[in-house]
Amino acid sequence: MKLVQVIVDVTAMQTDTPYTYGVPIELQDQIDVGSRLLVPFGKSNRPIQAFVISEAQEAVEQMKDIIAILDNKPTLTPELVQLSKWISEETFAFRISCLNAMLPNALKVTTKRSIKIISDEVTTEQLIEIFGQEQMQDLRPADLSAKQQRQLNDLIANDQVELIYHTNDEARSQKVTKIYPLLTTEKFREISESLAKSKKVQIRLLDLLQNTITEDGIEQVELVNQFNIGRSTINTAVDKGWIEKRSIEKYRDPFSSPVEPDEKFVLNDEQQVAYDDISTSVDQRQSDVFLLEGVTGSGKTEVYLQSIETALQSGRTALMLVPEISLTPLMVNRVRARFGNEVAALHSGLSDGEKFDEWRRIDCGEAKVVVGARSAVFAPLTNIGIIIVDEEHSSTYKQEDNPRYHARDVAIKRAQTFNCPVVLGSATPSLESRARCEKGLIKLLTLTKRSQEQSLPEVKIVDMRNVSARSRSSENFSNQLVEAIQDKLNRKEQVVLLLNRRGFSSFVMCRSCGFVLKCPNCDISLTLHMDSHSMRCHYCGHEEAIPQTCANCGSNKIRFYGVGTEKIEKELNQLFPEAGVIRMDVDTTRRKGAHEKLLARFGNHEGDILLGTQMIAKGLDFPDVTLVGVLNADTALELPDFRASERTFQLLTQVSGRAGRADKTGEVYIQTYNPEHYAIKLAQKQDYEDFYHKEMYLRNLGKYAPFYYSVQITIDHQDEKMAVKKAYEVLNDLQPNLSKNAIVLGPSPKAIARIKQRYFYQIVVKYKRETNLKKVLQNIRSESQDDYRKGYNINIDVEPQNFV
Ligand SMILES: Nc1ncnc2c1ncn2[C@@H]1O[C@H](COP(=O)(O)OP(=O)(O)OP(=O)(O)O)[C@@H](O)[C@H]1O
Ligand SMILES: [Zn+2]
Ligand SMILES: [Zn+2]
Repeated sequence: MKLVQVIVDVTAMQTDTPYTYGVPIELQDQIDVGSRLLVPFGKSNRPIQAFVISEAQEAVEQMKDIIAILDNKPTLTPELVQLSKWISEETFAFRISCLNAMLPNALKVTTKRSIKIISDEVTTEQLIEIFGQEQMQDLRPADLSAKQQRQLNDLIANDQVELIYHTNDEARSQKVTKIYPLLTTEKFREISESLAKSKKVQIRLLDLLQNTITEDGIEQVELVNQFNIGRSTINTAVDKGWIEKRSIEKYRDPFSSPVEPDEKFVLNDEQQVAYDDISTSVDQRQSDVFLLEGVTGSGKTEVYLQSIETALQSGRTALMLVPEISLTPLMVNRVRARFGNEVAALHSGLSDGEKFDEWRRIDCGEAKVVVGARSAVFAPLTNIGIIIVDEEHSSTYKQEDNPRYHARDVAIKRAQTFNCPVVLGSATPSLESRARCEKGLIKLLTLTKRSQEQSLPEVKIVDMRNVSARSRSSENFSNQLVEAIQDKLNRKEQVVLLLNRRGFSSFVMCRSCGFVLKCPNCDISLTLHMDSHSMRCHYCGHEEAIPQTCANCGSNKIRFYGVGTEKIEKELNQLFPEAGVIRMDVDTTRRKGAHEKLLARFGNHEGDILLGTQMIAKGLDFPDVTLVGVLNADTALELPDFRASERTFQLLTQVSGRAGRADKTGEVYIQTYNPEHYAIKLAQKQDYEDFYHKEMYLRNLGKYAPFYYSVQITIDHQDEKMAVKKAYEVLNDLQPNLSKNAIVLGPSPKAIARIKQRYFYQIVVKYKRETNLKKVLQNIRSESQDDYRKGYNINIDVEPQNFV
């Protein structure tokens, strides 16, 4: 490419457009769509990062040349580059934000790199001569001439040097030296026989080369440490041409434990029907979207795995998305048990270095199955044969920051490009997806029975209104639930308890004057955390000491309100002193790998009761769990959000589904103050279809999704008056361009009106079809650049997940 069009790494409106640059002749064959560059930018020509999006046809006036290519091959595939355009248009995000969202952190331009020699053919002195001493340690592509860059790229292409990206955990990223035999076994025997008896070590090495070391080679350290062959002997052998040394990349292994391979199940009738439809679509390369609606424990995962296998058999790759955190390690292990080393995992539990390694394994084609959370939807796979979105209703698939994409939509878009099917799976599908089945846009596949016809657990509702405080066994446990737990403990079965809160206690209030301790920066009360013995703000991270006296009236009658997992754990210890309790919440799972460890302990019966927040609701498949208790079913219902019922139904159904998954029948107790609420009553029946119809009726009445689309515009400023003023200006821009069928709500303060000392106002537009809307929103976004300088932020969120 002689001329390139690039998107520069500046998140601003004026720069959200392609720029044309020239390419020095030495680099013209090294550059392609998706290459990351440094280009001179602005009056000062400071070097900034840029992505090549296409070849440019015509030179522009005062065109500059690029400074450097940052990676020796294009960082993004042409498909991803194209996808970034689509996302930026759909979500009103800057193109550069979309491109950056696709890259692992380790590739951020601030990452330090250095040149490392990996072959005997070059020496440090030679390199210093070419690049200079400093560049060897801290490579700054901007300071290299085009010729130097060309030389560097050639060295990389010839496996003589490599670039090391220094991440925080770089110590664990390594190349290892491996030894490969160069001669036949015969030949080794001949040589061995011809050697003097005194050359003991050489003879032993030759022996190993005949009997132990295969064509796959052996790591040098192993040869040295395990087989006691000295380095000098190894070097002699290299000199004699018996063996060669090669430097092989050893990836950081994000999998802490090995996984036993498993066998696939013979599918039951319903699974078979679903699999047949999906695999036909894989084979015929159709970009169908399926909704696999299967009750909890119906064996959706087995259908996914066999469908993935079909895609792999036809030489293609597979992408599987799972909701963030708790589910990922479990699901990754199930997929690894089936597909072994072909699996790569991408999720927030990995360090930057681990993510980068996994990313490279995918990029070079070594990993063919990718399992990961939301951002894994951008995995640099080519030739995708199937995409699976497990627990498709999960709100974690929507990114809450720019670019505000929904991974489900991105998955469908990528599948169209690759002509492959998407399988959305859930026991409790989102109303949006389920409704699309009715319109024929999605094909509905149902699994109505558990995999081996086990019965669904019996769900009992405990009306907490009638349980007087005195007749309760403890503050948060009804007698019924306590008896049920005791019964399971006696039988050595296991219990899962759900509490939908975090922290020890929600807030602190003064009993004399009613004062509640709030965050100084945000409109929200501080939460007590026993692990750090402090009060913390969940929005801005503000932290202060636990008050002894009231800041308002000086009284010492401070009370802690609300419940948290730590408090429940204490109650459990009092009620069942003999039981082992494993607590899983944000505090106990902060450390890397903590999730996996806690779940493994529960799986090994090192605990009888697993107590956790919503993170334990999905995906757990433990055969000895026969009781599930929901301590407070109502927390989510109280939220002023039209999805409150849906979320509550999903949570209760999902968590109920953890009980009785194997041969023993399960029981569920749901403690609630709203026993008549339809979401709770229908969760008791575990009847998604019934819930769907009821909820659709209400959504239609309330003009909510999926009957109406919605977009939320948020305006924030440090000065509340300014925020309001701007919100009305935006409203005035919007309104004349909307039809009379559109519904505009606001401007109104957001539910949490102040965060980090900024005031938030919102406008919500609900609509069915608005031909001008996209254009108006684009205008609002374009103009927001000037507003930004005046201290405003304006954000557009298409189909917001949390609009309160
Ligand atoms: N065809 C089959 N024959 C026997 N056992 C099966 C079969 N399919 C799945 N199973 C087993 O049934 C159990 C439940 O399956 P799985 O976890 O895949 O269900 P699921 O639908 O994904 O559940 P959930 O939505 O509750 O997470 C698993 O232990 C799985 O190994
Ligand atoms: Zn007080
Ligand atoms: Zn705060």
